[in-house]
Amino acid sequence: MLQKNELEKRPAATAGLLLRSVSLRRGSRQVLQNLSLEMREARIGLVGLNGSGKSSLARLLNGLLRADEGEVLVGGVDAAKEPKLAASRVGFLFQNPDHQIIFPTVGEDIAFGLRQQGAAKEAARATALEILREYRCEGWIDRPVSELSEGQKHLVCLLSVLVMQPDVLVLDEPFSSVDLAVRTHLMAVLGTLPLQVILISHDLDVYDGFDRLIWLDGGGVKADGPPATVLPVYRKFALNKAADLAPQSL
Ligand SMILES: Nc1ncnc2c1ncn2[C@@H]1O[C@H](COP(=O)(O)OP(=O)(O)OP(=O)(O)O)[C@@H](O)[C@H]1O
Repeated sequence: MLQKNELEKRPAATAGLLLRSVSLRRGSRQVLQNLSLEMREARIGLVGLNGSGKSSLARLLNGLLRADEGEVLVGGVDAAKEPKLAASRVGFLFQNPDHQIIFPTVGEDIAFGLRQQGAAKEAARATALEILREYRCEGWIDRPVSELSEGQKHLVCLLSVLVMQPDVLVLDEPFSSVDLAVRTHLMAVLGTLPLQVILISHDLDVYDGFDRLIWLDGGGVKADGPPATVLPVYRKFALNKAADLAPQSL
């Protein structure tokens, strides 16, 4: 749950993400169809049943996927025309930290992106140490990642992304394998970030305090508005679907 002092750190306005008439096919499936969205709010959630297109949309935003038709603009930068610049503005947090962490120690992993951008080894390490200190984890700099708990690994992934100073952070089911205490802590950390956050989660409690919730269904927008408006309708829809599934089709 976001606290008042955390909410105050949010950006009042963001450069924003814009989708104009976007269509996307994956394999034989039309995943997104003529989708237009303007996303400028500081905290936006994406919800929808399995296969509704949430991850595909997230991957369009960070350049892992390209639209077949239409335009994706990240802070005004066209993802098709300037893919590297657009992608550099979007940090992406995966569900499984083991898919994101590459290096054996925390410091090396956090410094990796900076090194890729051309920072010297010592400068990158100093910046990694700085962000670890900011989150009161400076003692982790030389710790082997393999010795960290799942929650600690998630925090390292988050710091590895934040150290690159993106304008937008996209999180696709980031905390599904962590316990309630760790999830609450990580959500509090997210609440303090002075950047735009786009969060995909099947745990609907995490959207408390969010500015906007977009419900995707069949690759289009089924509802879009404040969580207090969208969530009750989405919950009812999902529960009706559950009734349709039980018991023979499970
Ligand atoms: N690599 C792929 N190749 C072909 N089709 C894919 C691929 N990945 C996803 N799809 C299809 O795209 C559609 C949307 O999938 P997507 O992963 O975006 O949905 P989602 O809403 O994130 O689902 P979930 O909640 O299960 O993660 C689904 O029909 C899925 O089968």
